[in-house]
Amino acid sequence: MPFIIAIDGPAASGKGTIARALAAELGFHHLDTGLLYRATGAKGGDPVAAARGLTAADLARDDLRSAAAGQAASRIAAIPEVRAALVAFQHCFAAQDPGAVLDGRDIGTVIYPGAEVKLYVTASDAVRAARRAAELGADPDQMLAELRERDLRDSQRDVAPLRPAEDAVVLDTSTLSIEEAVARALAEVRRVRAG
Ligand SMILES: Nc1ncnc2c1ncn2[C@@H]1O[C@H](COP(=O)(O)OP(=O)(O)OP(=O)(O)O)[C@@H](O)[C@H]1O
Ligand SMILES: Nc1ccn([C@@H]2O[C@H](COP(=O)(O)O)[C@@H](O)[C@H]2O)c(=O)n1
Repeated sequence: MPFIIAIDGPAASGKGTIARALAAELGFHHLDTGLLYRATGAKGGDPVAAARGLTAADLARDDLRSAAAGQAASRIAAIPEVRAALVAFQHCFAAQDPGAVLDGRDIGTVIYPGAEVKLYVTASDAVRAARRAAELGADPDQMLAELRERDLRDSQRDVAPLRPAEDAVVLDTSTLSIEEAVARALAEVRRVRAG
């Protein structure tokens, strides 16, 4: 059975950075599930049909990391049929040996409630906005408003809202460097694997 690491958290908290590093260190597969929602939102038209017909080319678009793509993703992510259409892809991906790291909003609560390791990565709003502004070359105040709007929508939707799983380990990266955050996540994985 593949070993599943579920990482959830709000926008720009650093979950993708940690997920990639864990996968590289452990030799696991990594899926940024936000990309599925970003690609679906970016296709336009009927979002349910877009989610059902998602292709590798859709996921390879070079405009998916923008703030606009994040907002579009967050809107279509509230549609139950869109979420349902993306479940099988996530389950198939995670079925690969020796294990997989999936990061998103509902991995530990809905997609893999039985994941061996569950992390909820967070950071203060101001820190997240500053990091995202540096990444995109954007205005921090604008990023702060964008992240807050998206987090509110993600956490208040009826289906698979953003929230920590009851058994998730919360990792606040506000005052941690990338190396420190990855080291804490890796320590949790090693603790679980050691039994
Ligand atoms: N601990 C950290 N210290 C400093 N910068 C960080 C840290 N963690 C992540 N970053 C930087 O913050 C930005 C956002 O990180 P990342 O993309 O991992 O967040 P995310 O939670 O996956 O975001 P999203 O949900 O929008 O995909 C990136 O530029 C990343 O390099
Ligand atoms: N498991 C997930 C992952 C993402 N979303 C939605 O997609 C938006 C973009 O995600 P990023 O991780 O790339 O920022 C996000 O704001 C969510 O609305 C989701 O619902 N479930």
